[in-house]
Amino acid sequence: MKIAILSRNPRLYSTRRLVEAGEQLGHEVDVIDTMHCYMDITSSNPSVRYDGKPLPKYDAVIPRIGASVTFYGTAVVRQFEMMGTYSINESVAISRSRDKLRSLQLMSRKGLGLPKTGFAHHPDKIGDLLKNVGGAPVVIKLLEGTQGIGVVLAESNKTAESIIEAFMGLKANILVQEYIKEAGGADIRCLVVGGKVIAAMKRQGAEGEFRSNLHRGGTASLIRLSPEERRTAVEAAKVMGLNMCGVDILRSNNGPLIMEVNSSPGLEGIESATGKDVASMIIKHIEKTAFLSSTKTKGKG
Ligand SMILES: Nc1ncnc2c1ncn2[C@@H]1O[C@H](COP(=O)(O)OP(=O)(O)OP(=O)(O)O)[C@@H](O)[C@H]1O
Ligand SMILES: [Mg+2]
Ligand SMILES: [Mg+2]
Repeated sequence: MKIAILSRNPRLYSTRRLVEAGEQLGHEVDVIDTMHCYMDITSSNPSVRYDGKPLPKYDAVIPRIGASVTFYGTAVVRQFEMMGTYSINESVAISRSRDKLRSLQLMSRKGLGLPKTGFAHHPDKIGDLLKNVGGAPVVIKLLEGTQGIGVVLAESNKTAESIIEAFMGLKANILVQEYIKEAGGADIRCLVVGGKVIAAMKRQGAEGEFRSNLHRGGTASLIRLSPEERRTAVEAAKVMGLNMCGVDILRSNNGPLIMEVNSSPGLEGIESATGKDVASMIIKHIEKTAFLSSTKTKGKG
């Protein structure tokens, strides 16, 4: 097969591993810089141009679209879909998962376990917003935050109010969430590919840190999932419409709660924690599905 990886940087671990795995399995793999693609979107014969030439017809694309380039990146993926190219994650599913509020609303609709969550832009009654999610301790999150930055634990309602006021002053959209203390500063990353959890790891925050992000000094280790956790992760991927994703789960007294679903999950942490060749499993999934289903939406989403 001819496979394109849409990535800004061929040196990134995940990109390198996918190239390696693809070539080992006998495929031709190109890394295409998403942001350098350009196209005539009105042409009746859709194509993508790159470096002065039209790109060849690929059998499959693997989008690795960073959060900061979602808007342009999904347009490029959509163009590939219009050409009939299979994308492991379709553009609509990527956009859907990038919008945290939309994701939470969709998962809530399907009755999936979520931490009690409120969202607000400029509430007049902060006290009521807090009461709605059960009061302090609460976790307050900037909607646009990543890698644990902009995620704050407020132990008291007074602290929570001050933080919310500060964020309001910055005109930011915020999430206010019940604090799941029993998770113990850890979360579980489940890698779902083709409707199955193919690898999972536990991420534990550094001593005295409630955020488990590896970027914040957290450490990853192997974990056994309960059948309920497995089901929850698979269901979350299905609701989002993602064939490949990372589902982050908190272990609570009320069962697994979904924190978020990531459409471009990193491979480094999970491959080293589990010792699994996740990259090859992704390529093998593409081998099985690329010709069968082609693209579902053909860029119509
Ligand atoms: N409601 C909560 N209860 C307990 N711990 C939480 C809660 N929300 C977040 N955490 C901890 O904080 C960490 C960071 O939160 P979250 O994943 O929501 O933000 P982020 O990592 O900055 O976002 P992104 O993953 O999109 O980069 C989580 O991995 C988890 O360990
Ligand atoms: Mg997050
Ligand atoms: Mg996170």
